[in-house]
Amino acid sequence: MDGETTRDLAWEHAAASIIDAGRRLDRRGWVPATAGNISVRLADGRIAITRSGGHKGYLTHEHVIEIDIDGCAVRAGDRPSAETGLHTQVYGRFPQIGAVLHGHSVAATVLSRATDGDALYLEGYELQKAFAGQTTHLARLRLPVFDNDQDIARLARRIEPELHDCPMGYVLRGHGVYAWGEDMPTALARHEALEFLLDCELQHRKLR
Ligand SMILES: CSCCC(=O)C(=O)COP(=O)(O)O
Ligand SMILES: [Zn+2]
Repeated sequence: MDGETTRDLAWEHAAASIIDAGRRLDRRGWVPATAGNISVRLADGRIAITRSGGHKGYLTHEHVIEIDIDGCAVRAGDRPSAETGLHTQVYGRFPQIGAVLHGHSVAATVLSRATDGDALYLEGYELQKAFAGQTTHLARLRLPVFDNDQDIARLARRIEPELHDCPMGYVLRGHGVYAWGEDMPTALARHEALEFLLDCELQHRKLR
């Protein structure tokens, strides 16, 4: 197999993983309307990301485009996700990261609006152990919350100094979550764990 074919197969595989992830997030109700965006960094450094707009539960290969590490579309005329800068920020900071997910769950949206503070705290849940280094439900985990901003470059600048302290990802207030992992299965698992914890916390607060 020549190098060109290998690269194309790698791209097809990355695009398929993004399409599958979109369907999965949609099944869970985390990408309503045109919300959410999904990206993958390939082994050769190329970055595949969803086009801006469109429903992420109904993606095809046409909806996955290539960007560079600065967030610019490689092909003129392609319009990548409006939040591309938050994906490339993670890739730029963490060389081992291979996939980034963003969704708009009800739990993340509501809980982040219910606090004025810069974090949500999760404590008492066995699933906290889904995150690296966590061994007990008794730990108090801090999930950073950033004020939402339509200016993504400005938002990224505000996140930058805190990014080292986001082991579970982070939440944008009234907007949604960002989660990432070494590969797509890891990113999906972290995102799912985070959403489970947020959903538990929302329901728990309603009962209190
Ligand atoms: C109607 S959702 C508003 C934009 C957004 O927050 C989002 O996640 C989707 O934006 P994209 O440009 O990636 O489609
Ligand atoms: Zn969004």
